[in-house]
Amino acid sequence: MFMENNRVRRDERSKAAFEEAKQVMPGGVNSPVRAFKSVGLTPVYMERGVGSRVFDIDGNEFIDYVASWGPLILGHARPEVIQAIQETAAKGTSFGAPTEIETAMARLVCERVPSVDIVRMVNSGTEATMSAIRLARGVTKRNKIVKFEGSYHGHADSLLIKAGSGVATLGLPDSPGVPESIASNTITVPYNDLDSVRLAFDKFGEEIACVIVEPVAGNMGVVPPVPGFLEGLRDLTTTYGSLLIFDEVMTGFRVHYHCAQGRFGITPDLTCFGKVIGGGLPVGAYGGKKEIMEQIAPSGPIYQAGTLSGNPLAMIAGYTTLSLLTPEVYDNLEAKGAKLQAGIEDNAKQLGIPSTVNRVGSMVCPFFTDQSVTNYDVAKNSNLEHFKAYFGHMLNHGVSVAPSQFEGMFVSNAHTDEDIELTIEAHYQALKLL
Ligand SMILES: Cc1ncc(COP(=O)(O)O)c(C=O)c1O
Ligand SMILES: N[C@H](C=O)CCC(=O)O
Repeated sequence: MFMENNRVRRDERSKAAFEEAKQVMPGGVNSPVRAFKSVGLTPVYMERGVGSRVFDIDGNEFIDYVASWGPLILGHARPEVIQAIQETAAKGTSFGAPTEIETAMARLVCERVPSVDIVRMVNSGTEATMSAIRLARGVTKRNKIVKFEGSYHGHADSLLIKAGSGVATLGLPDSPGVPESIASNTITVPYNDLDSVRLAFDKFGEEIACVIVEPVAGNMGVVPPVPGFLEGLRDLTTTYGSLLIFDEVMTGFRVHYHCAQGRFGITPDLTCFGKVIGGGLPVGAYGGKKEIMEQIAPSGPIYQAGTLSGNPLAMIAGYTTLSLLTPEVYDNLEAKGAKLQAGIEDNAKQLGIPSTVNRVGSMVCPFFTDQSVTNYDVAKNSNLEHFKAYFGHMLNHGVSVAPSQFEGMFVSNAHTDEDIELTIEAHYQALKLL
């Protein structure tokens, strides 16, 4: 049990649940960051969520900014989404045969994202990026890829090099199990550093199949692209006949009605999606120019398949979510994100705590440093001990943020002005305790 400023957070049941889980799952979890290892606490076991709030098994209530790591842009258990899932489930959960909802979903994605002529649904962001890389290698007949330090594109072998998110959180070196022969084809360069990308192309240009980039880096905290960076990537890849892949698993339909590429006005060759397009169910997708995408089986020779791909429940959850995401929703997300950013910047200033708050739309990330955070090196040199303490204090003040400095806060359309104000107050109290 914790008590801060007369607030009490119980954690007995979460502790017991975690002990039991550790007996049957590696580290007690099915994905590493949620084990709370780097913040030295017991994970909070959730029971239910509604709108902006989540409730744990000990009876605590939190304003939630994890949003299932981004997908829940409309908040938890949005009634229209739940109803659509229930109605679809009643007719059967999976057929392994085409259904009309897959086409409706694909059409919606193609309409909203002009660079996407056709799209293939998969089951996770990892599958999307892995498949897009295979496609890029297949069409260019080249093996090398360029990725950025501290970026995370899922856990496919060739992308687990100098990765962000949980790999950064746990301070792991490149993962054992990735053969050197695969790792040697991945070139990593600092995010926002066009000169390093240029050098890579000078040296290996004719061998580079693609550059894969998070158009807003969201797995080293939140790091926006500096002006000219994405444009430079577009120019370099075009010059050298490589493909530009935007990994919009996090930013897709999160930072703009037309995704990050719409926000920044850059047209990639391929785009990867996940998170929001699943409406809280497991989905990924990759899409792009027709002539490239048609190289995928069965229209082309590059193989990729999935037993549950295009699953009707996931499709209807995604379709309903995207249908509810009007331009006005993005205006609201922008305003709420800005309000949160201004409030927490002000808190840090008042309390004299070094802080830089990065934000793109509804992705917000406070770093404990007064340096401008433009890449992973700066992010990882922020005060991680402060983050650790701040994280626990936020929980004890009723606010759930991701248990890592290398993840952002996701504002949802369900967050009210009052939620944001309560969050700013909790942040003030948390900073005061540092
Ligand atoms: C930018 C980005 N790409 C890819 C992935 C992998 O997605 P998934 O966890 O659904 O496999 C993630 C998140 O995990 C991500 O944030
Ligand atoms: N940062 C990751 C995805 O965006 C977090 C998801 C996970 O690792 O469980």
